[in-house]
Amino acid sequence: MHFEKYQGTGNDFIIFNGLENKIEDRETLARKVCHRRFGIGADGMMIVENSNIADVRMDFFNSDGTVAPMCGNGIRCFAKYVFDNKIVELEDFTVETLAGVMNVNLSIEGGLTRFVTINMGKPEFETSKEDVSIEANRIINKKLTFDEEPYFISVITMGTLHSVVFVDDLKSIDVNRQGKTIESAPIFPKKINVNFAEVMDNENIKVVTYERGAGQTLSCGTGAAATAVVSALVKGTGNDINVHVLGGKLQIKQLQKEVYMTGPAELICRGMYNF
Ligand SMILES: N[C@H](CCC[C@H](N)C(=O)O)C(=O)O
Repeated sequence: MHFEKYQGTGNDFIIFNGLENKIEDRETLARKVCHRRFGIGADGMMIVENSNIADVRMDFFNSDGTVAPMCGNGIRCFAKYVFDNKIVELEDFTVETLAGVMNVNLSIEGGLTRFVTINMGKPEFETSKEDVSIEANRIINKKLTFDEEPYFISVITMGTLHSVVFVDDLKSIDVNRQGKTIESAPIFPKKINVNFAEVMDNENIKVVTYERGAGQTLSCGTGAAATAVVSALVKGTGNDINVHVLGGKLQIKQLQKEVYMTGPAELICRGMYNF
């Protein structure tokens, strides 16, 4: 089956066209294709499908096979894929996700997509008790202890469920150990994405993310957006800032309560997946 591999600020994805192939057992397929040794290797997998409520539908899976409602870096790569492959021949179009219909705007150079802006909608601090135990609902910069270590943590849904922890020095954080501890804490029954952040100045923050279902990645688009929202609230940073992630830089703009993310999307390769 034909695939294309993309990356957006170092978060990488395998994309298949569900309009050409009937793709079954998707969670198993995601685990196989995303495996860095036995597969192609990626942080996640997307499948293109038709939509009744948008121009196209994006089905997203983490590298561990779990379904996630939205992926910020992924939808930028997905938008590039569907435009450059002439599935959608519009520079402004809509993508159906489990987190709702997202508006995308392409920046085209030489006939190909280079940058994509996504309207990620409104952030949500109210969470359901299926996702977050009652004691962690609507928390903003609250001191909680995980594995006997204190963290000032915020919980926010920005397409998908995120926690945000500000620290004075990101280099002091063992992202894999401490990220995993929070990601799998009992108060998050469905797990949670964990963003460790450091404020550089009013227009720049640094974020390193331990992703639910993928582990530490070079970037998390929804995590960058979620952190920018919390940063404005808790640290007083601006409404149009640069989020510096390990794999590059994302621009996050808050306008009339909606959050816009602009960032790159790049085709790495295309080929035939043998399964
Ligand atoms: N791991 C996330 C989904 C992918 C999000 C991330 N790759 C992004 O760019 O937003 C979750 O399980 O909610």
